Parts: sequence; structure tokens; C-alpha cells
Amino acid sequence: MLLALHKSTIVENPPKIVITGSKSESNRLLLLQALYPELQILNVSNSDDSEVMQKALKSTSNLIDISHAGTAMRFLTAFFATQEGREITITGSDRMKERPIQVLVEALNALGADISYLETEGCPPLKINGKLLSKEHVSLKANVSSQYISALLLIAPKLKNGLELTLEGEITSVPYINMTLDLLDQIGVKTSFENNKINISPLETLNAHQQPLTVESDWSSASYFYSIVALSPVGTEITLSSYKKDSLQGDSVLSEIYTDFGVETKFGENAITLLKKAECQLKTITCELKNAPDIAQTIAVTSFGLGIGCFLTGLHTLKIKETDRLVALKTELEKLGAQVSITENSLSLEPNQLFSSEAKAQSNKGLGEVIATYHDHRMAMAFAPLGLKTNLQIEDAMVVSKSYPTFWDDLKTVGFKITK
Ligand SMILES: O=C(O)C1=C[C@@H](OP(=O)(O)O)[C@@H](O)[C@H](O)C1
Ligand SMILES: C=C(OP(=O)(O)O)C(=O)O
Repeated sequence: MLLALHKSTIVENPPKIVITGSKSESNRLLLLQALYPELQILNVSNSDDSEVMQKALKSTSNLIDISHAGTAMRFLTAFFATQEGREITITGSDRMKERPIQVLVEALNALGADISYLETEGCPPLKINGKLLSKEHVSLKANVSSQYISALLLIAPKLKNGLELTLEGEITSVPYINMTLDLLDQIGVKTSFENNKINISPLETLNAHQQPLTVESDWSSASYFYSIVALSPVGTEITLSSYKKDSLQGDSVLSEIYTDFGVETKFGENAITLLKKAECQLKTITCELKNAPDIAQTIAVTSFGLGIGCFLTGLHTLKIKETDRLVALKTELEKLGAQVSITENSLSLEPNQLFSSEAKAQSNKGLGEVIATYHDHRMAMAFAPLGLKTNLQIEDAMVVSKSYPTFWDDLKTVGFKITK
């Protein structure tokens, strides 16, 4: 569906926006719940990726299709590898069949699993013959995706002797590994992470006093509201729930990064209020995003809308996500008049005057450019805040349901004018 965003402003005192649970926390806890059925989870994400995960874990079929969900693909591969006697084919979207999984498959097979490729070597679909994994030490490359590491950590407490992982090379997306370890810790699993070694002790059953675990709302989803406030006049405020200061999600670094864009975060009871406190004073913003790759698109588009430059590094994982996000960003920003250059792991955007007061009159003619989304929810959501600066259209707009199904309704609530 093509949606038209007509140049909008944020309403005064918009109602609080309730954002669904983090899909990363949800998918980890859903997997743990499959291993420890007594575990209770509150505020599970309503994202497609978490629904796919729930469905797959309940399914008795021997064909599992996880569509676009990277975490579901990686976590379920590890899970089914340990389900003795089950023979599973796990597949996904066309893009999923291009997303690498070899590092995880090799690690699982080294632990005693029986996993083979059905089409392209190194990618899904996979054939998994569930087995009792016999080994407890394994090494794997840590610079491709942290999801492989989290997948192994999640099944580790159910292995007879637990697991010792040795991480090779530079470790990427570390906060996601720490999130996995923290959640394991919260269900009573003993873990340690020192230098490049992670140890997980076995845990047969949960303690009888285990409390239900509550998923915090999704910080990556909050990034689009940070962008909206950054692109709004000084004094604009939006409140989001349910968030806390000590988040497990690495993307909570947004509250620091966006101070450079003039946005202050006020932490209240279970909520954050984003306030545009001052005009952004920077000419160019520089950010290292190895630990928070999912907010790169948001930051690039905020910078573009503010007319400032940005230099984003640590982006080597962007090429293997829902699309090649570096190429997609360059293509779509350039459609709007930006000058962008990319390397294998960085993006650089030149400052611009496109939305300055003189240019403003020009930016409102017709329905505006059509932004392509490449089956990537974050392309749609990252570009949407530009609706505060110009008319624009978003192609295949329902792609947002991968992580944030009510995104467009929430945008309307804060004042966006959106039509089909
Ligand atoms: O473990 C997770 O929940 C995730 C880890 C990150 O992937 P990489 O480790 O592949 O960068 C992130 O981009 C993804 O959206 C979710
Ligand atoms: C990369 C993402 O998800 P996944 O890898 O789980 O498909 C994302 O949500 O930005």
C-alpha cells in the first residue's frame, strides 16, 4: 500500500503513545519459555517477528516459515537443533534466503547438531535433524551477527554441561549479547562474559519463585519519535511508554545521541517524554553505531531533515539486514536531493539547505517523492518523520508490521496527515 504523508506539524500536548514490547526481548523470552514452560512473560511484542516466533514454537508441522524475522531464524535454528527426534525444514522470505547463517550452523554442528543447507550453501532454508548436543565448547566468528551468539546462549542452559563460547575477532552488536545474558540471569542461569569467553551453566528447571518477566517497550521503535521531535519546533513534546532508564536494549543510547539534535529525554514513571529543547547547533554529527545498528537509518534521516551532515560508522552489519540498508539509504536520500557516500561500513551525508526557509515553498508541491522501502520496516519508519518537512509518499507502507504494526496510527495521533 502506498501512503501519502502531507506536510504536517505535531499537535500540542499529543496523547501518550504506548509502544509495543521490544521484539528482541520478546523473541528471547519466547524461546526461553519453550525451554522452561513455567516462565510467564508480560507485554510481549505484537510485531510480526514475535508472532512468527510464537507460531513456530507452537507448530507441530515439520515445515517452519519465519518470513523476514532474522532473530526467529537464528534462535529457532538453535532450538530445533536440540529437539531430539524432530526433523524440521526451516525457511523464510526470499531475502531471508540470502541472509547468512553459516557461522551459527557450523557452531551448532561442531556441538553435535545435524543441520544441512537445502538451497544455497551458508543460507536458509535449512534441514534440521534434532539431536542431543554432546559437546560443550565451541568457537565462532563474532563480527558478522550477534544473533548467532544469542541463539547459542539461549539453548545453552538446557545442554547437559552448559556451554563455553569463544568469540573470535571483533564482537559486533554487544548490547544484544548482554541483553541475552541479562535475561538468562533473570531466570536463574549463571553466566559470565569475560574478554572473549562466555560461560553458561546448565539449569534444568526454573525456581518455584520465578517472577513473571515484563518486556520493556521497543527502543528502536522510539527512535522514530526522537526523529519527529528533533524535526519539530523548539517546545514540542511527545511522551512514550513503557520505558525505563536502565534498559536492556542498546538502542536506548538514543537518549544520549539525540541531545546533539536538541532533544532532551525526561524519564518518568514507566515513560519517557521527549522535548525539543533547543535548535541543533551541529554542522555534522558523528556516531559510531556498531552497538546500535538499527538506529542508523533514523539518525541519517534526522540529519538530512535538519540540513546537517552526518558521518556514521560501525555499519558493517547493515548490508545483511532486511535489505542492504546502506545502498537503500543512499538511493532514497539522493531521490530527495541529498549527497551521500557509503563504504562497506560507513555512511556520510553532506549538509544541505533543502528545507531552509527559502526552499520551503518548493517542498510542498504535489504529493512528493515516492520512497521505496525494500521490504524493510525501518526504511518506511525512518523516512516518515520527513513528513514534517515536505510532502512524501511511502511505498509498501505496511512493511512496518515487522516490528511496529500500529506505527501509522500512532503517527496520526501525534498530528501526521496521512492518506492512502
Ligand atoms: O539479537 C537481536 O535481537 C538483534 C540483533 C541485531 O542484529 P545483529 O547482531 O545481526 O547486528 C539487530 O540488528 C537486530 O534487529 C536484533
Ligand atoms: C535487523 C533487524 O531485524 P532481524 O535481523 O531480526 O530481521 C531489525 O529489526 O532492524
